[in-house]
Amino acid sequence: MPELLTAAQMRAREETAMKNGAVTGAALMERAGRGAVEATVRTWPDLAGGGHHAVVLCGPGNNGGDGYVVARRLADLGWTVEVFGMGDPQKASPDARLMRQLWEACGPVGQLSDAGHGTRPDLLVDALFGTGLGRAIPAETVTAVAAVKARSGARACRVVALDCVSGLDCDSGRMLLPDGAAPDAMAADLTVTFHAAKRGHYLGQPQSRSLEVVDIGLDHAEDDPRQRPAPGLLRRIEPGRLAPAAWLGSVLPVAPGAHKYDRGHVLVLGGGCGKGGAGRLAARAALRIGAGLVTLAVPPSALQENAARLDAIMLTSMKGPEGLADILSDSRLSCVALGPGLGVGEATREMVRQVAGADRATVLDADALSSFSDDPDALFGLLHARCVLTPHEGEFARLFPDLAEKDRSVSKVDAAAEAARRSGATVLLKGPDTVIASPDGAVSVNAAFYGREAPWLGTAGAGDVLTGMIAGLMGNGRADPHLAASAGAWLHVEAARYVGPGLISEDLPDALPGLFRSLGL
Ligand SMILES: NC(=O)C1=CN([C@@H]2O[C@H](COP(=O)(O)OP(=O)(O)OC[C@H]3O[C@@H](n4cnc5c(N)ncnc54)[C@H](OP(=O)(O)O)[C@@H]3O)[C@@H](O)[C@H]2O)[C@H](O)CC1
Ligand SMILES: [K+]
Repeated sequence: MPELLTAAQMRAREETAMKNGAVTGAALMERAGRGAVEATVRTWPDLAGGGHHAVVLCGPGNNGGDGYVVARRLADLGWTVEVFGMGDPQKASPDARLMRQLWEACGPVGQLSDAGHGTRPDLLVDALFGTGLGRAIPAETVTAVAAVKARSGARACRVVALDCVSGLDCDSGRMLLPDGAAPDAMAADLTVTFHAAKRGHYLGQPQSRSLEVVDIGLDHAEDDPRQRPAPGLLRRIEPGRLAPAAWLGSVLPVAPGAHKYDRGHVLVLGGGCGKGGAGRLAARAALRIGAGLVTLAVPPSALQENAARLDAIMLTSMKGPEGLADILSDSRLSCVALGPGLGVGEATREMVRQVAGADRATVLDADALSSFSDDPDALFGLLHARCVLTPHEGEFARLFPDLAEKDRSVSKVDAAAEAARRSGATVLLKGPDTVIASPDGAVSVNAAFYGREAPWLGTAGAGDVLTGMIAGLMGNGRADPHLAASAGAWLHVEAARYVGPGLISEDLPDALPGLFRSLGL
């Protein structure tokens, strides 16, 4: 399911189910533990059956309760299981106390400080902290995990984290570690989370190689990527239950029988002599993703070099801001993309003023954003609901210095949401976890995690291509900016994964036809 929950939203789901008598906390815990064992064996089939060795580290709360369930179930399968706990059992919840007692019928609970003795196990289970983490985890927990991994023996100690890697702030994705701990001190091979993934699983740096969501019998909210996400719920951008073609078919401008003008006419403003590559990349991406027509407007001095490089993309001379007004008077233009390669300064600010004032679908990137570093409010005063900003963290910090990553006291999702509210535009804040936020509170994330990594996107021009893809998706002027930006971000990563290592930005637009075929379009 593509909904990503906060810790509070998860607790509310559990409490609602328990309050209306649908299930008890103990039953939820038992289902969680059972699901975790099943997911572990699915991930590592060689651990099926008995005769294996596990160490389970249990925390003071209900995450620890899950751990006791896992320990008992592994012992029932014939595993050798060692359990080490922390905290005063009398302070634990009744459910966690019950599960600890059921485990104690199978074996003892040792002190965390003793976890380093013995041979290295096949499996280390991190049941220390889950969604209830309130502050940096104690150093003793980091030490215990390291001690188990450091045990002597030839076995590869695989690590499974219950609900989340301990230390993960499930709302922001930040790791709350004690001073001096390595950022990956608690990293796992597999995280098994319950009912739904949490926001923190898809923000920041992924803390485990893979993530499995196991069902514990709670109701799921329906989510349709063809509709805007419900306010307050963070959507993970993916086809979900829909076939990719059903989802993308609703957002791509290419409809059966559509005339090229129905598919939109995108105008891309390009840079001057020798600075035309960014604009051409954006223009090609807009045409490839489905715009009916694309025109590249460049200064007279750059006409020749662009003409030599363009065929289906039309070219027009733009004599500075004055010339732009004349071009914008063409009502057939349905979307304008500007920023890449334009240069930072007053000329670019004037072009942004003219484009935004024309009240069309608009995508602003790079220099169109950085040109307002001295006066972000001057930019915000120009924007409207059909504008999409596509900053990377550096450009974002120039427009929203109080929300910059280095000083961010809120999550990346909340920072983007505040930026969208403040600017009145949809904000796509780039990164391996690209967050899209709209002024009405809709928020989505496209995370290239857990097997969707696309490190090759760290190449010159990849952002220009994304700008063009989003402009092409908004090309017909009717598209919802949030849904267009979401689909653009998702396709951008998929195109990069389709091309793979050796990718340069020129490959991305031309990968789209093959990618669309592979998606059944
Ligand atoms: N609710 C249910 O029925 C189910 C929950 N599941 C599992 O439960 C956890 C959430 O459990 P919860 O008890 O809310 O929280 P945690 O187990 O994550 O830990 C909270 C306890 O740990 C203490 N704590 C918090 N931070 C620290 C810290 N940095 N150092 C030491 N101790 C800490 C906290 O005590 P306080 O001091 O903060 O009062 C709590 O005692 C969820 O993740 C699931 O794994 C089941 O899966 C489903 C049913
Ligand atoms: K955990």
